[in-house]
Amino acid sequence: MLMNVEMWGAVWSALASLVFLWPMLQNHVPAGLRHWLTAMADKLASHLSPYLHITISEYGDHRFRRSDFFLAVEAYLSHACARRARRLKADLGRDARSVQVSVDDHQEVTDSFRGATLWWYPSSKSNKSSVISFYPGEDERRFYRLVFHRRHRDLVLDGCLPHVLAEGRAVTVRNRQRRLFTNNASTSWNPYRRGKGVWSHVPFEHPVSFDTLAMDPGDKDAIVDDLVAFRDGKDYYARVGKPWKRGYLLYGPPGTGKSTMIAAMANFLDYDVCDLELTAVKNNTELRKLYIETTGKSIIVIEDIDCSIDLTGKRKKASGDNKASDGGGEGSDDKPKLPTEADRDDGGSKVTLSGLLNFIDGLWSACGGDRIIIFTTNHKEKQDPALIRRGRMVVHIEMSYCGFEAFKVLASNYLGVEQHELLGDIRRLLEEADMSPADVAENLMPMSKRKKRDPDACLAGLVEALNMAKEEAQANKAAKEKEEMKAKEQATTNGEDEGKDKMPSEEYKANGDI
Ligand SMILES: Nc1ncnc2c1ncn2[C@@H]1O[C@H](COP(=O)(O)OP(=O)(O)OP(=O)(O)O)[C@@H](O)[C@H]1O
Ligand SMILES: [Mg+2]
Repeated sequence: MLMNVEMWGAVWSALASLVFLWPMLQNHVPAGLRHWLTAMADKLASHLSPYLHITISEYGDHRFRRSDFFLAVEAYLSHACARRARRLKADLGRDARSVQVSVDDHQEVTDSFRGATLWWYPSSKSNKSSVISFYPGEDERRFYRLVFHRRHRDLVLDGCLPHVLAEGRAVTVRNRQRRLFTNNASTSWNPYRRGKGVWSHVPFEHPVSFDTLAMDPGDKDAIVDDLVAFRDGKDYYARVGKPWKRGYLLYGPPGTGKSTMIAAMANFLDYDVCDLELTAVKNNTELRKLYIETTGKSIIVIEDIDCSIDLTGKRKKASGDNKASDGGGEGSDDKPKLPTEADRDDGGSKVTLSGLLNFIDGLWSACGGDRIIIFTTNHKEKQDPALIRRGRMVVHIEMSYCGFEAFKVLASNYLGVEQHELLGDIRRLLEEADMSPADVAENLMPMSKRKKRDPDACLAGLVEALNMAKEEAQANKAAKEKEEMKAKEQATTNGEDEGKDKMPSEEYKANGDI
């Protein structure tokens, strides 16, 4: 017995010396041996220690998107345990009105679950790999470590962890501040960087609602009904075997409220908005990563899809080549074309049409929760039919020039006017002249202090502007008709001249008949 005590005493003293000297020794120990010693020490500690560890990493094993469980733990700790920690982080919470605290890194937090005591350690590990990283700044991996006594193993695995997940998700929903995301340029991508992914965000604070959106009430109701059916349709989508997502195409002239409609949809559904800048996406793989990184309850927006297509170098080249071969020029009516799969190989740095189609409804598009995808364009007719076909962009919404019903919403929003003697004139003029809701709104919101919110002056100003727009439209129409007439006459004269000049034999030659 005495022998035993003496032996254990010697072991403990050796271990204590090793622990004390280890920081000094490890610089002189070769890396291989060091790793082996560390592994052995861990093994020994796990045999001797009655405590178990569970690690919850930010990027899990797959490292493609942030782990939902990690995010749930983060939210759970900020809610349940933050006040007990000694070092906290603070940020603005929902709608930037309240302050939210969370546990700072390397802070031990004590927690309890059904009588069992647990310890949480938020931590990060720097990646000291000697290999040069593909991602600049790929230096930190965040994780939470949960420590508990081994007798609570079943309680923690079967009770505590599911509880943390459910609580964390509930806290996330409660504290959720809606965000407007935009994708980072691909060069600065680093999914491992702390708190930063492929998207950056700011709080989403657009004040518009469907009440203040000017459009025909019937169309508005139809859109709202559609959105409600989508939002509440989780079971339906599961039953019919379709991913829970929906595509909208908003098209119409500038200033007719396409972007405003997106904001109204986001506010109505309480969803985040991910404004995807297609020109900053390097290739199809990055596009897929962007999709994977979006969370459920998001509206993914690609604005002015025709313009983003023109902006990329290769697309310009591709369409330029087409134009050259077609004999088209700058103003030619050629549809802007996304590069085909074949084009992708020369440099491999652009999004292709098939990549975009996969983004919308490929296999990956079924990952995550409910998502709405919206494209906007000023020229629906120029879009690739595959991109906007009905099954893909299910709802096509035309945002058109301001009609009288839409005007009434604007008059009520901007001036508080429901009745006015000029409304009759305005109704007639809106039928005769094309004016976007943006222009109408501008006339109803004079910036000069003198005229401020004087409904009579504003409405008179609008009548004047509409009259001018009408005259301008008439003048343009007359000029266009004149031009067309002239072109027709010219064509007839040329035809007659050609007929006169050509000898019958020449005509046969030209037709290749001889
Ligand atoms: N239907 C509308 N209801 C209320 N306000 C509108 C509407 N349409 C336009 N506006 C006003 O005009 C401004 C410009 O509208 P918006 O940016 O939504 O137009 P757009 O169709 O997206 O234009 P673009 O094609 O140039 O992107 C908005 O800030 C909003 O104040
Ligand atoms: Mg817009």
